[in-house]
Amino acid sequence: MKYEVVHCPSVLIIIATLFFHLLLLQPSLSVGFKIKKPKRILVTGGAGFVGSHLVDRLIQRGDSVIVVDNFFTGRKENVMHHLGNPKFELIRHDIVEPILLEVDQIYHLACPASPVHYKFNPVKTIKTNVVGTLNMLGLAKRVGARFLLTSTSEVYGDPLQHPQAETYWGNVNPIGVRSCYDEGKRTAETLTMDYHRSAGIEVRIARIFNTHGPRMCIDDGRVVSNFVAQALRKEPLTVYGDGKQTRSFQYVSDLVFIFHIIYKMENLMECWKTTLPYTNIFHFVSY
Ligand SMILES: O=c1ccn([C@@H]2O[C@H](COP(=O)(O)OP(=O)(O)O[C@H]3OC[C@@H](O)[C@H](O)[C@H]3O)[C@@H](O)[C@H]2O)c(=O)[nH]1
Repeated sequence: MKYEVVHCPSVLIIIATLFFHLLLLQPSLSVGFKIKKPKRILVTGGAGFVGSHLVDRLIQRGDSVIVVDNFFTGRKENVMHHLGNPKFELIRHDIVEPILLEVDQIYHLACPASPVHYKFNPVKTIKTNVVGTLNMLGLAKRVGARFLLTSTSEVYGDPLQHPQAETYWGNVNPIGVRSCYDEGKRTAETLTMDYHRSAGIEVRIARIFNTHGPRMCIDDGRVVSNFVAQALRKEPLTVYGDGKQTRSFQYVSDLVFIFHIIYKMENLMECWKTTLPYTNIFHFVSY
């Protein structure tokens, strides 16, 4: 049998190549540095107020982002600064219709969140939450992507427990004017957990509380933007009801940071609140 003599430099190259492959397969073996593969991430509702801040963070991290938005409440201007970036794609699409994309991760945010907007077309709101979420879960199943559903504090309805623990099931009126959103998000949570249990999809659920920050529309209708707009116009602040109703407020960048933590967490708890301490609306006015 004939043996070939392997020259020393070739041996080094083979060893280096094997070591490199080992690192790719076992990133935990790498000492002092990590080889991180950039991810392809779908953000539904990524041109919206919260979605666009999430997109900024993902792009900054070096990932590729595909935004799917129907521009009902989202605006192109919110993501304009990423146009031309090869790692960014913007698709005008309504998630009520299925869409086929190759992605590694899905952040599902598409749905109007302000009471003024979600009550504008309540049937469309519930359809977005049910059919839209179903379509996105189907996509997650097909491509094997981890799926984060952005839910809402409104799943607790008119809560009888303060503050609400994640284990509290809520007190929701199924026939009220807010139920298109409350019940829509509750069904979206149900679908998410059923896909997890029956199809093994990795899921995370974030229950978002009242959020404010840059890119919020002046006509958003939520209390923070209303009060800011009224204060700028030197108008009196309109407090609905007796002002004793409580809310937990959070800044949008804090929320996006929490998304990141929830998405990364390895131990699956069913859902997370993204909240801070509560204040009542009268107290809030006095700030
Ligand atoms: O001008 C206003 C607006 C609102 N309010 C009151 O302020 C409180 C907060 O109302 P907002 O319209 O900001 O919205 P909500 O807190 O009810 O829901 C909001 O935050 C939670 C999210 O999950 C929801 O998606 C979002 O719409 C309510 O009690 C409302 O009656 C006023 O007193 N004046």
